[in-house]
Amino acid sequence: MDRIAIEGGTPLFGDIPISGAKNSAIKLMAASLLTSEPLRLTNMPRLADTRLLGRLLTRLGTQITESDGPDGQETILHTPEITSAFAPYDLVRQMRASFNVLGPLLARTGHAKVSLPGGCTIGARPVDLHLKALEALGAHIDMHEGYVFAQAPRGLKGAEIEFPFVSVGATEHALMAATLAQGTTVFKNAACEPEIEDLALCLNAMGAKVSGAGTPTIVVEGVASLHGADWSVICDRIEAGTYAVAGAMAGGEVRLTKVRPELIQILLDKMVEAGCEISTTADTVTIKRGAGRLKPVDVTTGVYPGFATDLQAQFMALMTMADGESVIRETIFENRFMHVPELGRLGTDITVHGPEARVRGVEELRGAQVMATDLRASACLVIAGLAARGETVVNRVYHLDRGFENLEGKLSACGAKIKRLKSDDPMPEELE
Ligand SMILES: CC(=O)N[C@H]1[C@@H](OP(=O)(O)OP(=O)(O)OC[C@H]2O[C@@H](n3ccc(=O)[nH]c3=O)[C@H](O)[C@@H]2O)O[C@H](CO)[C@@H](O)[C@@H]1O
Ligand SMILES: C=C(OP(=O)(O)O)C(=O)O
Repeated sequence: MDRIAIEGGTPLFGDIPISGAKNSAIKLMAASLLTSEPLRLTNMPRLADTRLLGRLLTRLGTQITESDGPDGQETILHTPEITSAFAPYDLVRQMRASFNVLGPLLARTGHAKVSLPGGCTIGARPVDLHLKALEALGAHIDMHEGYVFAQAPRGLKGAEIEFPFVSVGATEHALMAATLAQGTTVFKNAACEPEIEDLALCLNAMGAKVSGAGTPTIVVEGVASLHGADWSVICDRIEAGTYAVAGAMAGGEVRLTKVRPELIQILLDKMVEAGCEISTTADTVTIKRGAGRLKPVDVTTGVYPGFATDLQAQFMALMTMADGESVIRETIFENRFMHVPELGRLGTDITVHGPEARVRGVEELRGAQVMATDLRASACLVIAGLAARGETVVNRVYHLDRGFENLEGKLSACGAKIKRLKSDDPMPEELE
């Protein structure tokens, strides 16, 4: 398995272009199943997750063409016919969002058999809200041996659906299905994440009638069919936030480009509170650490526009260098502190009690061997490694490859001493 080796202590100077959002791209790819015409997605990140979902879609009948066009990386997804409505375990288990093919398959063909999903093991992550929403839309659902069998032979029907709590995946999933339902669907307590608005706008470009996405109430007037469209994937706010923190930890001056600063406003506010110097334009964010040690800042994760759980590990890494104690509360996933023992190997001082981590800042991090446990935890270890004295080797980086496009390239371009070690490379004595 590949590893990433980092010789820490080098400040970062330069521009980091932000890619299209993984968490939008994969839902948009699933949405392409709703039409027999081509969906052309630009600003597409090339990631392990997009490749894996591509394999699943190909199996369902989608023809996929990838190229570097005038608008950057693009992917055209074309499913003239669904040739199979079966999403097998081996293609769904590795990635949560692949489960979201269920709704589009059902809406287009009236039946589907989809394995229960995998994804980062950051909590139990059931799919009950997804299934209840599809049932409310008229689907008949059975579960056997890890598979969901769904049927709606006479099509889906609009309904009023109030989610008992906010779920990004369930909102997106039911939204896609509702576009082809007969009649009107009203979602209440829907998730408001920017990726949901991106999905809704793309669906509208495909002929759907969705209003209110980005607010807790979404209304969908079902249409008989959708058509092809061109859509540019929204920027990856989690990648942007990760590099913002990396710049602050390593020191120097980093400018994020192709970004929408308002999507990470809460993070930027917290970083300013900690003493970072941040300036923004419409599509850039510039980060400098500021003089002296950082101040401790408390953070509680929440649904959008709250502090993103996907940035919790990275912000914790930043707080390990603060001058004092900060409290980080995780409210979305019950097992999202797996990076804590790994950060401990770098000399940090963190204790966890249930959903709360107390981070007592230290003067210096020391390089060590660490293990990536999930996607964002891996990113937090890399950025901590950039700030640590000596060498850090992050093992099991396949998690990182799920969600960060060209991470080593983007950081090296700013002067970081970082390189990927292939599984059979020897451990480095020292990075040149
Ligand atoms: C691919 C993708 O976009 N992943 C993101 C998505 O995950 P995902 O869509 O899985 O996250 P959800 O918003 O659905 O999960 C929120 C909470 O609801 C629970 N839950 C969810 C669905 C359900 O049917 N039943 C249930 O109990 C989950 O276990 C979790 O505790 O949103 C999360 C919260 O912003 C992000 O951290 C993930 O990066
Ligand atoms: C948790 C994440 O992904 P997934 O939902 O696919 O596991 C993530 O993107 O941080």
